[in-house]
Amino acid sequence: MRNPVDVLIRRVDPEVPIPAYGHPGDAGADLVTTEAAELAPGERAVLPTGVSVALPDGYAAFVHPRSGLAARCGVALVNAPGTVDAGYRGEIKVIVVNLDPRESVRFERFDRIAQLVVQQVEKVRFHEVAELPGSARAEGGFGSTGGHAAVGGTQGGNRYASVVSDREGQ
Ligand SMILES: O=c1ccn([C@H]2C[C@H](O)[C@@H](COP(=O)(O)OP(=O)(O)OP(=O)(O)O)O2)c(=O)[nH]1
Ligand SMILES: [Mg+2]
Repeated sequence: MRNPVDVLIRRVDPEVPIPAYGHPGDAGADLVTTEAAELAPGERAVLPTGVSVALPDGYAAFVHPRSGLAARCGVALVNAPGTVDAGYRGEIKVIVVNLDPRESVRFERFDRIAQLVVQQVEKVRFHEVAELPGSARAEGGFGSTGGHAAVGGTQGGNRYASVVSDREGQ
């Protein structure tokens, strides 16, 4: 395993646990909320994590959702993944939304709500040209290779989407 990158961290909340990896090979260190919150269906909130960091130049941190919260409670991050710039010294916040159509979701203080993935990022220089070089994909996108969902069906009064185009032409 490569040596870990050293990142300076400051507790905005003196009691908050330092973000920790659940297992040695994990990509994300869990972030907690320092404020309890209850979200009605469809409601969103900006939750404080109690920490701020100073990332080395050439790095960024990305605030990713936790799959367990998504699968069990329908909790998503509105801006997933959130981007924490190397120069940002403010408290890291997490913009959560309750996508469950029926159930409220409640977070207690220090519940784990997201995970922080630190990565090296390239800085680029843009060079304007009149024509871009060709490629196999060219301008195809947005489902051009098939396998996308078609919307608009109904069964038993419920609208549904189905994956159609992998079957096309077979
Ligand atoms: O999930 C997030 C996303 C961003 N940030 C912080 C760190 C980041 O460096 C700063 C700005 O984020 P971003 O560039 O995504 O937001 P913006 O709307 O473009 O704001 P700004 O004009 O300040 O760049 O907000 C968070 O704490 N959590
Ligand atoms: Mg920005």
